[in-house]
Amino acid sequence: MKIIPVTCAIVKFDDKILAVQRSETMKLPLKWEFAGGKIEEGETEIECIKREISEELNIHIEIKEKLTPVIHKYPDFKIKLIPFTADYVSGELKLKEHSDFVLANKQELINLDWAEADLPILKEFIEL
Ligand SMILES: Nc1nc2c([nH]c(=O)n2[C@H]2C[C@H](O)[C@@H](COP(=O)(O)OP(=O)(O)OP(=O)(O)O)O2)c(=O)[nH]1
Repeated sequence: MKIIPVTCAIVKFDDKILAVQRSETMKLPLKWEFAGGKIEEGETEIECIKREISEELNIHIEIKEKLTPVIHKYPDFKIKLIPFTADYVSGELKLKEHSDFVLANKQELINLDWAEADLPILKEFIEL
């Protein structure tokens, strides 16, 4: 099965972390994730995550650190999820695709119903 490369960002606003909820009409409906998306042809990982965050959330971020990528197989597709930590820089947060968001501390993040591929990333981040 083809592996789809996807970037995502753990974006920090002051001392809170942004998580977003997929809409009912997206794949993995209503699951929580870190905003991001598929890498396009000719794009670097960093270009991808900055573009996705701008398109999905209308904000600009500064990338801090790359965490460990996760390869995860869902029943009908397989992704390589490439996580970055980042700081919020500017712009008014507006959800363009997602149905909801939270700004949460680490404990609150653990209680969300995450997309499965995110679980190892969440664990690594919590332990940082
Ligand atoms: N952006 C993002 N995607 C994630 C995460 N965890 C996870 O399993 N995914 C999956 C969901 C999607 O199937 C894929 C990313 O695709 P995407 O965000 O560009 O968009 P999508 O599913 O709306 O696109 P499409 O397949 O419907 O065209 O990776 C995550 O933390 N962030």
